[in-house]
Amino acid sequence: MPFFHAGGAAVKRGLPIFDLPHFKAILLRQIQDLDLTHFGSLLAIASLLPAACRYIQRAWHDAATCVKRFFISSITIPAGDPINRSVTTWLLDNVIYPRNLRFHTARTELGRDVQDPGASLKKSQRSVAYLPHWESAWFWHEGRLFAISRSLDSFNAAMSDPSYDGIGGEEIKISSLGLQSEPIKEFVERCRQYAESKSQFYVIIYSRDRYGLSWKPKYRKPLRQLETVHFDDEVKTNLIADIRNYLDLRTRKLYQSRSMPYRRGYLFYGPPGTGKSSLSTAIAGEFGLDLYEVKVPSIKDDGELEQMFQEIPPRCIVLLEDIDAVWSAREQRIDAENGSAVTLSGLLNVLDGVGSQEGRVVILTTNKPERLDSALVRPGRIDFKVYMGNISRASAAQMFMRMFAPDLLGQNMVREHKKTRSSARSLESGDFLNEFVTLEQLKMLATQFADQIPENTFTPSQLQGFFQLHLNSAVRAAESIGAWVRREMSVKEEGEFDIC
Ligand SMILES: Nc1ncnc2c1ncn2[C@@H]1O[C@H](COP(=O)(O)OP(=O)(O)OP(=O)(O)O)[C@@H](O)[C@H]1O
Repeated sequence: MPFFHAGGAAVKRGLPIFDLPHFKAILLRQIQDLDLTHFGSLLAIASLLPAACRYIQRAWHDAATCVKRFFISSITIPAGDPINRSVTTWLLDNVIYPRNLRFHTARTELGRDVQDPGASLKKSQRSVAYLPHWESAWFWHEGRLFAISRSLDSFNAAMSDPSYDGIGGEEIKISSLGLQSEPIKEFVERCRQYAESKSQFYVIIYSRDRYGLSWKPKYRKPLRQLETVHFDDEVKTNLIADIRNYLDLRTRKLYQSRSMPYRRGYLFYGPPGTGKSSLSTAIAGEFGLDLYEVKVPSIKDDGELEQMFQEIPPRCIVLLEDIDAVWSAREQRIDAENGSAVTLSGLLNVLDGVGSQEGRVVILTTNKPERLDSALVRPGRIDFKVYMGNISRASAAQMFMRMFAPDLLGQNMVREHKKTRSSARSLESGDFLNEFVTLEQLKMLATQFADQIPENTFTPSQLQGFFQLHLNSAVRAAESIGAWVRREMSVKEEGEFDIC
């Protein structure tokens, strides 16, 4: 076919010359020579093609259904279930990320975990968050082929929740070749253990999703050691012993054998900023429990409250904060302004309900215990009350040590300094950092610091505010506390927001 010829020779001689009249003549000749009987058979074959395609499609579908029915087992995990999150986390870490995830969902970041520290100083910072996006994945695990598919029907609903991080919010289906679902169950268990080991340094806080329909992991808080919550040491020891004893499986059997409901309630009360919430999180970390936040004012009615409690798993912490803001002794119903019709008896019912007898630790916090209905705090509902008050001198000294103690800031650094310097720098030199202070000096400074603080006058959060200004120097902190105390006392006397 000369008019298509553009081989090496023609290229060498320059561009081939396109001869239009010649081309037309050949085309005409081809049309004249066309055998119409061939054309007819081609048409007939073409008309059969769609039917053939449909047939092949159906055969493929039937074969796939047959394979699924007779050779594949599967387990479906609903959206939002904690185990869904565990499986998805395993899959992302072990299959999808290593294969270099190429598909993402982009969403405007709400300001958490901003990477550019300077950005926090700007007026508006709107970085973009990229969440993993995947629909299905095949992989081998312990010699077996698995497939996990994700239903994206609920994807948009999950994404409209600003706290959703793209993990575990959609239904997933795990399939594997074989007639038994045992290998899949083992795989799920493996994922659960994996996620647990990953989150052992965090407390997972659950709250209701924005529609109030299901519990969702809201955020993970780094573990907070109990030693970092300062209050009466004896009360703290007794409280932890009480919870440990309650969670012991032997205690559960004892309760059951004596027909006692297996539940325990705690009330943390005291002024704002004394560590009630911090203590709840520290307890969750100490005992490896998830924490479920119940915000009563945002619950529609008793039915919804009951539904919520039914969906809370056994062995966890249920935290009802600022419960005094909800009811007083006289009012049985929260004010209509809140749009909630939860009644006190509705709450008492769920606290006594069957679900609550499954080893949950129920914690109520309040700033005004005197406002609480006696039915709410009677023994059996509240078994242990903890007063969290203003900070004592002993706790202030502990807090000082926590802020500057070398083992928290890097004991090695202190040792290095001790090795390389004949003595720690003079305390008077004013400009040194805490790591130059020896442990003995730090203890002296802590005593000097605590002696200047009036007993049980300031809240621990106030003192924490003071430390935030002096994190670099233990000496400066000890020197400045006197002036700070005087200033705070005068503010107390005058009233913080008094305008002259
Ligand atoms: N006893 C304490 N020990 C150590 N830190 C504390 C203590 N109390 C408060 N803080 C610090 O003060 C801040 C506020 O504490 P937290 O929210 O736990 O107090 P709260 O009693 O629950 O307050 P509110 O009643 O207003 O909810 C936290 O950053 C916490 O670290």
